[in-house]
Amino acid sequence: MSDDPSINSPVLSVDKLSYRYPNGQAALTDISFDIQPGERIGLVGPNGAGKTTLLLHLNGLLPGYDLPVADGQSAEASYPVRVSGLPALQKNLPAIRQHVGFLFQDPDDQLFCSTVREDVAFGPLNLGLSREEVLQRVATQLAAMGLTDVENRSTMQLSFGERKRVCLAGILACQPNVLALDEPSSNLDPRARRGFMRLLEDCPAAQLIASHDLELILDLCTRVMVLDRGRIQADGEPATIFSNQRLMELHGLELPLSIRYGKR
Ligand SMILES: Nc1ncnc2c1ncn2[C@@H]1O[C@H](COP(=O)(O)OP(=O)(O)OP(=O)(O)O)[C@@H](O)[C@H]1O
Repeated sequence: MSDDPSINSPVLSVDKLSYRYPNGQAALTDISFDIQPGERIGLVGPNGAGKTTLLLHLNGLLPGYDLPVADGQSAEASYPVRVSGLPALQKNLPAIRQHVGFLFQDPDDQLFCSTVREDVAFGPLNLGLSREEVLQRVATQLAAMGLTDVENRSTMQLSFGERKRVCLAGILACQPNVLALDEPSSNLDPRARRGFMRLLEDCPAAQLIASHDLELILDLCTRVMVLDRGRIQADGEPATIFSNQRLMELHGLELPLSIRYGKR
């Protein structure tokens, strides 16, 4: 650990976050955790556990908390989600979204421009960067994702895995320091999945990865949180948590095959 407090301060912190959807459905209860710079954390849990809901809060996609503001405290001081110290209040969202890149589970929720190139350029253009800087970032990401050959194609003419890479290219072109990834490996074939894992491994941003792919979490993450019924039920080292059969069964999770067959 460094003695410089700014180096050790979290890039993202969540403090006692609770959330209920407008129809009254409780989705998150009293969630607290920090993410340190460059840390890669898995988020696992059964269907309906609250994973997507939690990720959506990280860049302010779900405004409105049901936390009471204590007497004498401002909403700002009591805000439960902070990115680099900045509360994720409406007025701060443009700045927050520069810091946090969000990868949706379904690329079609994310892509909307006519060509691959335009989609990758959309985020950097909105950051107000110079044209040269935007062109350079777009070219770098297209090359890194192996998308240069399809840059002028419509995203609708691409495969699912290619569309997912376009989404990641657009996010990384904004150079966020946190990535919120919702099921990054779902619907990818084994080769595309491996390629996607390598891209995440090479990315220096802190990452919160919600996934049912426990092998991916084992390979990529140094920490995992188990979410169930909207609460964090366990938080620790992935191999230790995933070897705990009782805990896993209790929260509707199966032991990863590599652990079951002693390959780790
Ligand atoms: N738009 C919505 N309106 C009302 N309730 C919702 C909405 N979206 C999700 N929920 C509810 O909130 C809870 C958490 O859902 P969420 O999608 O965050 O779970 P999840 O862990 O991501 O699930 P999955 O693994 O199936 O993707 C569930 O009870 C779900 O039914």
